[in-house]
Amino acid sequence: MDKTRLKSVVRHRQLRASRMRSSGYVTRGIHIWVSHKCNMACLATAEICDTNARHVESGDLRVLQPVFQIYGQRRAFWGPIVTVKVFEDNVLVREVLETKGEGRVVVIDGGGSLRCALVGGNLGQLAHSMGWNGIVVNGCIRDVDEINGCDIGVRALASHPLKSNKKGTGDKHVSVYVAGTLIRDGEWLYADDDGILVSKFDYLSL
Ligand SMILES: O=C([O-])CC(=O)C(=O)O
Ligand SMILES: [Mg+2]
Repeated sequence: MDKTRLKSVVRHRQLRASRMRSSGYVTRGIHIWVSHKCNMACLATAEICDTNARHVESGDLRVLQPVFQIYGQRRAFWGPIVTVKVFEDNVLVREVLETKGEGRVVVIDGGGSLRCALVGGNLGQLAHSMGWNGIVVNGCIRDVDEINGCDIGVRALASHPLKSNKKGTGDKHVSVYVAGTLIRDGEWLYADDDGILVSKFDYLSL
């Protein structure tokens, strides 16, 4: 099947899936469906792992250690990664979220600090309004009720009521090491109720 035909078949399946809100469609061997729970197309990280076992073996597809809590309206999300590396300071996080998200996911390596929050309700709303799909924090968030009302996916180690420093130290677009996994800016992240994957490859777009 040529690429244009394949695209039209997938588009047709997407439309049918959103009409039926049940059966979904298959792209590159991965089943995508529209879920009432996350109110958007969902993916199965387990299926991505099964279908791409060779990438798991080679290290191109990596599974983050299961250390994250689930927040936000979207239980499943994916997109290209933008990395931010900070420590108990969220100025650079805001700077990134003020830019157009275009369906990307921010990975914030906060060094695993459990001493203050790097993201709260305001940044959650900002992320949604700028078109980010999700935020993964190796650190804490706050304003949990507000974040749970935002139509984005959020993963963090825990919640903490204290705000962070506002000095502006840290780095953007650097490789980070989070939950036992190397994560590079520009790689792809896939998250659902089972866990979080990072890959060199985009498995879901055509
Ligand atoms: O201001 C902060 O540091 C985090 C916060 O509470 C918010 O984003 O609402
Ligand atoms: Mg707040």
